[in-house]
Amino acid sequence: MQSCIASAQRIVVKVGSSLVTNDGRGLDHDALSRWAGEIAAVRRQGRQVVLVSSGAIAEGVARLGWAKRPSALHELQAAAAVGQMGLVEAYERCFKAHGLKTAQILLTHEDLADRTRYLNARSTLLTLLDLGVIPIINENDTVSTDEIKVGDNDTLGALVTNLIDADALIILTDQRGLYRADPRKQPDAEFIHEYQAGLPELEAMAGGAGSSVGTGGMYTKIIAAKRAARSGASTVIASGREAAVLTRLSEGEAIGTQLTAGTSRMAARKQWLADHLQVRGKLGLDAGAVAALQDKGTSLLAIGVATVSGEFLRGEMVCCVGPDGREVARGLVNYSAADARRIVRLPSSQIEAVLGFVDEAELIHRDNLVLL
Ligand SMILES: Nc1ncnc2c1ncn2[C@@H]1O[C@H](COP(=O)(O)OP(=O)(O)O)[C@@H](O)[C@H]1O
Ligand SMILES: N[C@@H](CCC(=O)OP(=O)(O)O)C(=O)O
Repeated sequence: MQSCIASAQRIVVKVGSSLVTNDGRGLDHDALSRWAGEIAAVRRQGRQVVLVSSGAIAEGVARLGWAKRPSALHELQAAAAVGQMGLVEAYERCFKAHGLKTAQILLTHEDLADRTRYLNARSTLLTLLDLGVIPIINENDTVSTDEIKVGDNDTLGALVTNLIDADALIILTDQRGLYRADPRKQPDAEFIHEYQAGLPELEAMAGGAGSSVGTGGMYTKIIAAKRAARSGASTVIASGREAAVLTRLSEGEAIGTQLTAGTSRMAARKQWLADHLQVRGKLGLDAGAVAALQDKGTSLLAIGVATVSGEFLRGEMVCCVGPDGREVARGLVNYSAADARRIVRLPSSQIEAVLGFVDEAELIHRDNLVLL
């Protein structure tokens, strides 16, 4: 079996607290610099990598000199604020050694649930990737209360995978991968090399909570793989302590457990767009725009749109009809109905002069567009 990472162009790598902080003893600088070096090599191949790193709370606890992880929310949040400083400072230094810039992104559940903020987070991340920057993501623990928390970074990694349409999610942890039972309790448990993501029996294999340092355990990794598969991404769970783990995976070596997505990325995205969103408005396209969408697979530009009907906000779903009134596509629109009405028929270069700002050059980006 060849690892799915071999052909992945856009990869999300998630590293857990126990790895990042050496089981709570403080940041493992050697490990961080090893992963940074491997990620830099993957980048040099023209591939894009986003890092989701846990460890803020564990590192904060270590920096504050506390004997154990507190249970009070305000103390956890204080520890996260202290520890996050150490995390990003260490990552910046490690990536700088390979000539790479880093960016800190702290997300909350709301950033991914709200359509407008979802699109903003998406375009910021894609812009950073285009600029060759390595985004370092964590949950914004200091403002995330229990009710609005993503809760664990396995889930956050999967949400980011969905958000940026990544091809694959790599979850690095302190075990070789998934066993049929928790190897801490059953040392002879059978190792799983490959399985289809989302199958219910996987959930039974993963025990409950993880280590005293991390939060998720194997269960959240299994659920993360199921979620990642919804946008067509496969997940690999592997040990971050395995020598050259990222390099070897990117060369196709089958290490760890691969949880393979059943559907392709494009099919999954189309299904998601088709299933989940209500159509809020309609764009009337000219014949040239219809041809560009259908024949060349381009994004929809304002210049090819003649009419706008309905009331919609940025990030909502609109349908696109041709001059004969037939629906040709659906997609998430980058401008509200009011703004769209002011920029239709105009070249993208004039959007700023008319609106005073530019959200995106396209009215609908091709990644957010489904042809019918
Ligand atoms: N079926 C299983 N296979 C492997 N590990 C399991 C399984 N069930 C539970 N675990 C536990 O999950 C732990 C990893 O989760 P966690 O401590 O949250 O790591 P991380 O900080 O990397 O997210 C392992 O150390 C292991 O004890
Ligand atoms: N945002 C938290 C991460 C919590 C978490 O999910 O940890 P883990 O299960 O080790 O990946 C932190 O940085 O401490």
